[in-house]
This record gives sequence, structure tokens and C-alpha cells, in this order.
Amino acid sequence: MRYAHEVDKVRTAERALMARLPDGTLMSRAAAGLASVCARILRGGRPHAEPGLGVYGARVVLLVGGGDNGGDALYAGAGLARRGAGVTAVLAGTKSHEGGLADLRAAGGRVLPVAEEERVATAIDRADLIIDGMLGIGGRGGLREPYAGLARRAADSPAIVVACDLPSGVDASSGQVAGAAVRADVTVTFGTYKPGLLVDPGAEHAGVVELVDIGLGPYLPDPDVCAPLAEDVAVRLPRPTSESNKYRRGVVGVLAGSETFTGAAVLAVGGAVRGGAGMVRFASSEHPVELVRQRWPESVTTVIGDSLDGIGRVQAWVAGPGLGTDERAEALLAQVLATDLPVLVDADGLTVLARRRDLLWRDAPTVLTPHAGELARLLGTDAGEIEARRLEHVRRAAEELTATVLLKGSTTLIAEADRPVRVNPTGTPWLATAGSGDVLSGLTGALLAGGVPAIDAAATGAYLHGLAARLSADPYGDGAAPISAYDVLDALPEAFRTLAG
Ligand SMILES: NC(=O)C1=CN([C@@H]2O[C@H](COP(=O)(O)OP(=O)(O)OC[C@H]3O[C@@H](n4cnc5c(N)ncnc54)[C@H](OP(=O)(O)O)[C@@H]3O)[C@@H](O)[C@H]2O)[C@@H](O)CC1
Ligand SMILES: [K+]
Repeated sequence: MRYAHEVDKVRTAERALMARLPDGTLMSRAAAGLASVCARILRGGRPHAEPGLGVYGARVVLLVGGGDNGGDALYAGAGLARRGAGVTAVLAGTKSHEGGLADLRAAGGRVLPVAEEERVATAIDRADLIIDGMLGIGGRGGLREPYAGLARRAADSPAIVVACDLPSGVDASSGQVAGAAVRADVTVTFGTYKPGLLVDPGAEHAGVVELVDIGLGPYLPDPDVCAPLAEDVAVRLPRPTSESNKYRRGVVGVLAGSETFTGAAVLAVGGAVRGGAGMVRFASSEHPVELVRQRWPESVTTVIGDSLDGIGRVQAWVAGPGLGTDERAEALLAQVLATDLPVLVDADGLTVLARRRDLLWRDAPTVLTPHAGELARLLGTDAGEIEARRLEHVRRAAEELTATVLLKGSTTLIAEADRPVRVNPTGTPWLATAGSGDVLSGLTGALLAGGVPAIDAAATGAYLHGLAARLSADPYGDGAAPISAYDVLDALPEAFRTLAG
């Protein structure tokens, strides 16, 4: 698991640790870690030179802000200069870390005030590697000048950009980006991950994130956000044993589809079948039932009117994909939510819930799987607001709707009251395709029916779904192609095998 802590918690832990250590120890640990990642990157090749020539002779530019983030960059730059790199520090703050500056000068580094615009521009354009040490966890709001201009210049340079602690302009605690921000290839972060490195839009500015241990671990409280690794997900996968039968593996009920919308039902049932349900019971009107029967003959189908009576026993429900939003849909959804079973509500079901939030007053687990637009309707805000502050909104939704909320998007987030928000690390931009959400609903419903607790079912479902999408979009790791929701379904067995193996 990768754990992330908000800024106030990082600061408290740092104070506690610093009280036990000689002055400057933490900064020197951070700077040493940063320098060693930069050296490794330079050894791997750089844009202006033959690959693999190493640190000696490499052109390194430090963008140095007025706080301790700039201090880290200066000490790291000094370390690289001692290994033979040509290091230029662009001083952009009203002041600069004195110890760091003295160390860089002593190591033979060059210093350029930001006002020397032409020389600064030339240095950035010719750099092999740029260290962004403008702002770290002390950053607030959009980047002001001259930082914003330097961020833009760095983006146009062919150099590899390495962010110190976090890309300047990204809010460490939320991932919000208000205006210009550095886009890093690699971010070297200290002590713990910051939520803004895992949650978009911050995450997409961070590139590959490397954590440097500075000894903070014992002083950190529970995390605010966490991102599971493959092994964290693998241990939660339900695995049938010789004792298993279809009822023990879980019977999932799928209430989906209507005469107008049929595809969503076929995909949701497919997600449940491939998600490992022992049995899928599908309830809908005639046309979708006919199609599901053809495609998934292993499911047990029932044509229903406006009552679910006689469907048979299930252990969890998936309700909503293609269901419509009329009174009949509302009546059926109300019956599902009146049970004491875990229920996942998606798509049209969420639209109905936006006008019937009272249906969420229940004791059994409820999982909601909205995209930003659906969540906006549920919370009475707009989708742009949600996208800009995803973490805040998914937490608010979990509290207000008393549900496990999985917010789909470029990074899928899963929240439940009083627990760290989980960030899903898998997925591909190609997953943003019609019907893929229906597959996720069925898959997660199968996990719920198998007895997996709501937050784990949602996180595991999201992980497998994103992994299946990656495996089908880019099976050989040499280039991705568009995929359909059906491709995701077809890659689910491979995703399970990859995880379990
Ligand atoms: N604490 C520790 O033990 C350790 C900390 N470490 C390192 O310290 C970093 C935190 O350092 P920090 O607290 O000095 O803050 P930092 O991010 O450098 O920036 C503060 C300055 O930014 C300015 N500023 C703010 N917003 C702005 C904006 N939008 N646009 C422009 N300017 C803006 C603000 O100016 P002001 O608003 O006050 O005028 C203020 O001067 C941390 O990320 C890690 O790298 C490591 O060494 C490990 C040990
Ligand atoms: K930075």
C-alpha cells in the first residue's frame, strides 16, 4: 500500500522527528535521496548527450524557490556538482536557503538570479535535467510569477524534469491545480506520499513518484489517502475452495436494462459472470432478458413488471445500468434498497437517487459508482467543481449519502466515512468508453455477493477493471489501441490471473 498524508500531518511528524535530530538532518536526508534519484536518471541517458554517460558533464538546472523546498534542491545540486555535473541554480524567491546556497557554491555550482531572463532561458533550454525546487508543501494556490513563467519554460525544454517533494503548483493535500504548475517526469517525495501526488489533476503532473525515507514513519498518524499495490489487492480476492458451491461463491442479482436500453444489461451481467459470481440472477423486461439469455446462457433470467417478487435468493444486488429513470425504475430500485443486502447502484439508478435520496437510509452496505456528472446531480453541484476537487467531493459524498462512493475518472477514488480514501492505480485513458462502467458494476457486485466488504469490493473491482483495460488496450506493452467495453470483459480472466499469479 502507498500511504499519503496531508500537509498538517506531515508537518507535525516532521517537528516530532526533528526534535530528536541535529539541525539540518532531515534536509540532508531529503537532498541525498533527491540527488541519488537524479544521478540514476542521468546514468540512464539524457537528451543532449550519448545515453548512459552518467552524471559527469551533465547539465543540471535547479529552479529554486524561497523556502525549504529550494533548500533541498540546492543541497541536491551541490551533491551532483561534486560528482561532476555542471549545475546552475536559478534563484526565483525573494530569498534563498543560505546553507544550501553556500554548499552549492562551494561545490562549484553557478548561480543565476531569475531577473537575468536570457541566460535563464538558455540554461533551461539546454539542460539535461531540471530540478523543480520552487514550492513544496508550503505552496498555496496557483503559482505566482516568476515561478509560473519558469514552470512554462521548463515544460518547453527537452530536459527531464524532476520535482522535489511535489510539482510546484500542485496542492499537496488535495491534488488541486489552480493555474500554472510544473509537469514532472519524476517526483521525488520525502517521508510519505502526499494525497496530491496520487489524486488528479495533481497526479498527472507528478509523473513517476519515488518515495525517499527520511525516518518519518514512526511519527505519522493514520493516512488520509492510500493507493493499493497489486499484492494488497491480491490478498482480498475471493478464491473458491473445494468446499465452494455456487451459493457460497455468491449469487448476485442484476436489475438492469429496459426496452430502450439493452446493452448496459448485457455488459453488467457479463461483469458479474466474469467477476466470479457463483450465479447471476437477471431481472428485467422482455427484450433485455432475451438478449442476456443469448449472450450469457449461464445466468438465470426473469421477466419482471414493477415487482421483484419471485426472483429467488441473492446475496447482493447491482441496480441501475440502462434501467431508465421513470416511476417503474424508481419502484424497482426502492424494492432493492429496502432489502438488507449489499446493493451497488450505478447509472440510471443514481439519477433516480438524486431525487430520492431517502432511499439511501438503510443499514446494509450501499456502493454508489458515479462519474463526475452523476455525483454532481447527487450533491447538487456541477461536474467541473467535482473534477477540480475530486478528493473533497468523494469524501463529502460518502458522508452525506452514507454510502461507499466510487468516483470514476482518470484516477478512480473510493471513499467511505472515517476511512482513508483509496486511489485506484490501474486504468488507461482508453477505458473512457461507453459501457465500461456497466462491466465495473457487475464485477463489483459479484465481489459483494462473494462476501467482500463494500470498500474492498469497490477497490478490488476498480483495480481488476483498470488492469483488464490495460491488458486489452496494450497487451504487449508496446503501444495502446482503442478498446470496447466487451474487450474489458474479455480481458477480466487475464486480469484475475495476473493478480493471483
Ligand atoms: N519541514 C521539514 O522538516 C522538511 C522539509 N523539507 C522540504 O521543505 C519543504 C517545505 O518547505 P517550506 O515550508 O519552507 O515551504 P515551501 O514549499 O518551500 O514554500 C514556501 C514558500 O513558498 C511561497 N509560496 C507559497 N505559495 C506560493 C505560490 N502559489 N506562488 C509563489 N510562491 C508561493 C511562500 O511565500 P509567501 O506566500 O509566504 O510569501 C513561501 O515562501 C518540503 O516540501 C520539503 O521539500 C525536506 O527538507 C524534509 C524536511
Ligand atoms: K517542487
